[in-house]
Amino acid sequence: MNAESRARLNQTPEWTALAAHREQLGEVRLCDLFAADPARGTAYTLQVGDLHIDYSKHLVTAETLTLLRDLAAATDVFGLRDAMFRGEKINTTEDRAVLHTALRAPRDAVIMVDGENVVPAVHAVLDKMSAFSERIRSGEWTGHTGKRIKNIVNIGIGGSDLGPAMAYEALRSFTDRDLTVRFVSNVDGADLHEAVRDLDAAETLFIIASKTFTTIETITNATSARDWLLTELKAGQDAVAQHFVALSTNAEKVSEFGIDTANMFEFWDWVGGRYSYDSAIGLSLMIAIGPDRFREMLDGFHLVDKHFRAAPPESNVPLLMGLLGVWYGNFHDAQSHAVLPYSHYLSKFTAYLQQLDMESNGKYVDRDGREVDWQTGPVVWGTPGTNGQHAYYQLIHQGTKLIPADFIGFAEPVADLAPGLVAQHDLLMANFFAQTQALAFGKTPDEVRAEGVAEELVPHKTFKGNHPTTTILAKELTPSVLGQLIALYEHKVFVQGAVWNIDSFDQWGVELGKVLAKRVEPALTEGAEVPDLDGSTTALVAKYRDLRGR
Ligand SMILES: O=P(O)(O)OC[C@H]1O[C@](O)(CO)[C@@H](O)[C@@H]1O
Repeated sequence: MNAESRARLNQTPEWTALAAHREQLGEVRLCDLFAADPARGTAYTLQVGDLHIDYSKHLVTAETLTLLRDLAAATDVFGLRDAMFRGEKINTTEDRAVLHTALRAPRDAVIMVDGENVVPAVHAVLDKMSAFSERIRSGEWTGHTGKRIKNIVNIGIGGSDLGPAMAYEALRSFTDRDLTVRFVSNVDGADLHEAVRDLDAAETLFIIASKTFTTIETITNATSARDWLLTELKAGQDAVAQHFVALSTNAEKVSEFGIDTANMFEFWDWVGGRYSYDSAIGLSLMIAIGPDRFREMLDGFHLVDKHFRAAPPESNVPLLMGLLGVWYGNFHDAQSHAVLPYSHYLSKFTAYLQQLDMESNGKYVDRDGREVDWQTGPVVWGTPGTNGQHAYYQLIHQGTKLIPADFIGFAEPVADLAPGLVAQHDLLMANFFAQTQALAFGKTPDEVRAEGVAEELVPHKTFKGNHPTTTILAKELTPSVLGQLIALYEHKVFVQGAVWNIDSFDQWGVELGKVLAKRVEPALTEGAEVPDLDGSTTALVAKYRDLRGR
């Protein structure tokens, strides 16, 4: 459909119907919805793979859901989904296919891009990664001095860092505990300094992860890491080959840096950075958990891909999660979305989702090049649940903002906890369930009074409730379950981008800052004149130089 024939989203009958429905529902109360339908707690649930999804605590009725699905149909979400899976170039501003789903497709799948089946190449790289991982894990691959590799340092940023770093934490109990795995992303030299200061260079492998191999932070850190290694080993350039490998789409730049392209693990321009940790970008993770676990994770991704592709709208979980976000963002003025995992292992999960969601859907221009007049991607935030309870939950419970939230929890703790620590799991999960209950149903003034609270404190101790949450519950956090969770969020983001008619797969908004940093740097170091620098930045640069004694 071209720009002229495509109606503006907020002028479609489906949008108007939702706006009217929102008006008519008014201040719908969750307690009333549950009172009217005692089976709601089981009826408003879905299952995908190992994930149980409870969406009963949402400010929706059956009619709301129908109207939201009508909007999805009107915006052809499933048409765009099919085009994505077929390998069409739906990333129009970069003229690229969007095929992270091919990264987890089975060996015998056929997915064509520009007349070529990409699946054999995906599996060839996976096989190469597996062989390399096994050589590291077994000690067969040694460093320049002949010592076994015991430390892995991944250097990358954005999608070349957040995914593997998040997944390494998430699957820590499945990792080889004899390996030290660290992630360096910040161009602040302190990051690399802290990562290597207690490492033996002779036992350290650097994985330079960069899709473009031009990202200034990564190349700067990689260059410093190379200097550190050669100084520590008192070795020449030939030591690099045993201690540096690259993950990239850019063989030329990898070779320019001095890494043998035989030690490069390839991926392709149809894998977006924030959708890439199940590609070669996951090498550090694969070394840590082993190729078999990595493939289990890919199977988890694939399971949800199949669900997204085949499940009807009524039971399609990514569709539902995406549409609920549309409901709050566009019809309740919610500005943010909290993701609150009740698992210490998911400590980096929300940070990972921030890039996935906000870099994908933080756009004010639609696919037709016109400014949108509707809200697009929310601010995504959150940290592991119990810690958040003692920090910002106050605002979720009694603040003035509507903050829809996802609660993610597991029935069983993973792996090797001592019995006493296993017992703590019920307390963790009691908090998990209690919080969504408190958020939904609150506490009335009468309930507060019945506890004998002094009248002047009653308003302070009242909880209005009615805060919507989705509960995602699984038996345990395995590699497969992690893959399922990530694919779920990838497709949720896709659904929202499709409804809002934005290109979820480019990221032009990060470019300007990069260009300006390059222009400003000579002013800091050499005091160079920067033409057209604004008054504030000029004064700040002068202050900086003064503080540095320049
Ligand atoms: O892998 P690269 O090319 O170094 O890029 C790193 C990150 O930079 C970005 O392009 C944004 O700055 C992300 O999309 C990407 O994940």
